[in-house]
Amino acid sequence: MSKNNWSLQPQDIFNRSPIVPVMVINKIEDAVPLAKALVAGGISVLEVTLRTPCALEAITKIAEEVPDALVGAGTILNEEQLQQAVDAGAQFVITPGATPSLLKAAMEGTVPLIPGVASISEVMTGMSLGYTNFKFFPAEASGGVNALKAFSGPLADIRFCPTGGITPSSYKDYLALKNVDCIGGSWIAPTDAMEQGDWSRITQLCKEAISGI
Ligand SMILES: O=C(O)C(=O)C[C@H](O)[C@H](O)COP(=O)(O)O
Repeated sequence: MSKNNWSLQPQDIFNRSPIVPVMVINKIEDAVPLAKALVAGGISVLEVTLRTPCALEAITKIAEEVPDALVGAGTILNEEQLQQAVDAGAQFVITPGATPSLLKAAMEGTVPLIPGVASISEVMTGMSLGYTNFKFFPAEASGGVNALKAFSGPLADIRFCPTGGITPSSYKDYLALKNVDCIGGSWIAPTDAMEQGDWSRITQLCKEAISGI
């Protein structure tokens, strides 16, 4: 396995929280209260998607003000965004898919990348560069639980964080798989709760989800 100089290893991220909230932050004022609500509910690995103008600033604020959280950047599509996320203080980076140049750039950097994959060939490309931990995206649309079961035969040592289309009624089926340590989902940080500033509802959703595992 190739050596990396990452500040933490993806497996430590995978082991730290069985549920990774996929966060879409529209208002910068929401970033810290949302992160605190998730941590209070027992979820401390956070993926902030770079889908909104304030996402990078949200990562910086969470990294500075919520030390109990491990905050990463999602929706990274190219090397420029990778650099922006790292500069903003992202402690890890997640992508929906991968290009060889992005995989190489991240492998040479200091912040761990969890590449998105939807097929065995994509996993093999990542493996050839030293990657062992992947986001399976979009999980439901790409074959869901059955696909991951099939992956575990030829890809015995590879770990997955399925994300995309996972719901409160399906997450446990994914977590029961032997090649899955954690799952990603947006349901745990719903936009309407955020808009209402209903942080206690978000904390409650986390507690219910964790206690159901
Ligand atoms: O933005 C990204 O980088 C993504 O990969 C997309 C998110 O992971 C999915 O949107 C998950 O969202 P749900 O299916 O609502 O749980």
